[in-house]
Amino acid sequence: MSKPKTRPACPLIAPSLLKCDFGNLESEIARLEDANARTLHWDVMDGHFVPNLSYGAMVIERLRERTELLFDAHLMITDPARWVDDYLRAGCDWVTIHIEACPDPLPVFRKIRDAGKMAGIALNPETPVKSLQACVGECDLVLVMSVHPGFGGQKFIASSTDKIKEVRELFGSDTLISVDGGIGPKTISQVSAAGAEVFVAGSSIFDQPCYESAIREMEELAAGARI
Ligand SMILES: O=C(CO)[C@@H](O)[C@H](O)COP(=O)(O)O
Ligand SMILES: [Fe+2]
Repeated sequence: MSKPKTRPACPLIAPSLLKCDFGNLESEIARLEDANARTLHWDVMDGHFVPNLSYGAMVIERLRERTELLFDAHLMITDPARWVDDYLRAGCDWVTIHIEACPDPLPVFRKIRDAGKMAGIALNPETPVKSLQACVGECDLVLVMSVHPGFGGQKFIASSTDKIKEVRELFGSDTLISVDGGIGPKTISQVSAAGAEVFVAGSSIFDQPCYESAIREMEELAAGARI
């Protein structure tokens, strides 16, 4: 396998575009740039793996032309091995697939890493950490879902904090841990203290009038709670 890309500076807040104004994607991205966001989290949903539809590679590709921000693609789709090339071609920097959708993810990781991008594996709240055993050392990021995937604006599932600790123990310090769902000022400190470094946040940014202060507040809380 080729070497994965360098890690970003952490803590990193990753705004989830699922919660932005889809009618004004370009201006939402410009607002996030002005708010000092460094990454965009793209929630790709196929209406099959999850009971919701969002956008796909064609939309992401067109927005790739409009910003230099890091693209973090979260593929909530069935059979990601079939589609991963599209997301690499679209210019995604991190491509995360779900273990529930891809029981043998190693060939997919290889493809992502060979393209010079970061490979991620996500797990749903009910999926045990031990199901990721074969991924240790083979991927760059583990995304712990702290809500059931499919929708923004859900309540953080408290048991996710212990799950993050378990992921950290299994993967060691080289693998980035991202947490996704219900993250905001009330929950970010505990997941940061548990070992998470990337914090996906939808409602807690897009429901606020000032994206910059929402991002800054969470960054400061996460940094203050770091292990
Ligand atoms: O992947 C998902 C949902 O499936 C997330 O990325 C959510 O979109 C995060 O939204 P909030 O819970 O922060 O509102
Ligand atoms: Fe997500």
